Amino acid sequence: MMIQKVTLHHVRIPLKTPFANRLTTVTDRDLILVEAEDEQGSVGWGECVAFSSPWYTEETVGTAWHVMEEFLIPLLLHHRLEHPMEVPERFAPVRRHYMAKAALEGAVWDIWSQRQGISLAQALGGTRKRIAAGVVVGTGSPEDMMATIHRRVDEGYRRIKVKVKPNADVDVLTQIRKEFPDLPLMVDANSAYTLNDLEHLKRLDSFKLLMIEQPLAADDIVDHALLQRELSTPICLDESLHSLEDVRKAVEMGSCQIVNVKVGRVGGLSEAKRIHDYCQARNIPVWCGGMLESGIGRAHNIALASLAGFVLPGDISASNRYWERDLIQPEVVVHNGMIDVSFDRPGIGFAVDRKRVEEICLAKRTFTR
Ligand SMILES: O=C(O)CCC(=O)c1ccccc1C(=O)O
Ligand SMILES: [Mg+2]
Repeated sequence: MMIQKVTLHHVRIPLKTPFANRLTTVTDRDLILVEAEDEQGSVGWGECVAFSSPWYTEETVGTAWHVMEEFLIPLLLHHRLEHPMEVPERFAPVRRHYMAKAALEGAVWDIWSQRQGISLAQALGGTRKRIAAGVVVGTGSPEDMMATIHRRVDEGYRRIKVKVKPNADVDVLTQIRKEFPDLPLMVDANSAYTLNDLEHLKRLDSFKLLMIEQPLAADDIVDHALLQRELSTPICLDESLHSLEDVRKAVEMGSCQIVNVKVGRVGGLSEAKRIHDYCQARNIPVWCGGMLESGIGRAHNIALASLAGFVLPGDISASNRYWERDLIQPEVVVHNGMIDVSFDRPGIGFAVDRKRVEEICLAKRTFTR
């Protein structure tokens, strides 16, 4: 397989309702879509999940476009590849820039699975025919958060994650447990706490949480190990993990008991699969994180979450959770709390709605050499 053409589409999609967390509020989702073509004319799609500002990690739409254009696309074009797992080696001369790398690698995985005549899920080694859907409730007033949780439970979601921060945690959790004593529930702090909050964090142990995601600093695995020894609730790391090596070190130190796998944060599906394999062999539960993806990124996430080690519901929700109209057909739907994995069609298994992509496109550029 040889990639001969890459087109980047910078698109902006309005969210149905703003997504708020402690660091930012996203009202319009800027994304870079990657459309790659091989020497046989097969077309594959990837999605760069960087945001327009660097609140989650240091990458942005601007840095990702720059690094893809100047460095990554030239490394990819006109090089023979036997398998998408070779892409990380080709990108090795570029440090970090995980989301930029993941977007290009995702398009290569799509093309490669099409050429094999198999679904992306099968190409990755997935076996689950359907996956459990989970949903995230952003920060807001306790009343708004409760109303949203009621709605999501009625929609059938199997697990609810709420964003928390100091002074916006215990009260809302108390209310949730009053109304939903047995709901599979977890919290995500996006690094809102420090070890100075230790006594406060211990109070979260009483809410029967599945886990607490990234309570401490975004680059930390040392303090998380200290914290985990003091909590009975499992810690799950998100921002701290960018590679299998990061995961190995965190596991060996006891910094987390559960791993959030985000394709963009770890540099692509190949690394995500390696992390899955490592954790599966050690009975460490993993789940697939979300980045407010369009249907294209969502399709990649669904394929990944079909791997057997993804034993917990991820942040994978229906297209209509965020979008009035998605970029793929058919849209992703949740039935009885589950999402079907596409095994019958080659590649990502969804058609990209090119007309819609054109409508919301802010900038587009094609690279051939
Ligand atoms: O519903 C989703 O796509 C996930 C929402 C979410 O929690 C999130 C969204 C954007 C960036 C980081 C995170 C996170 O998991 O921390
Ligand atoms: Mg998170």
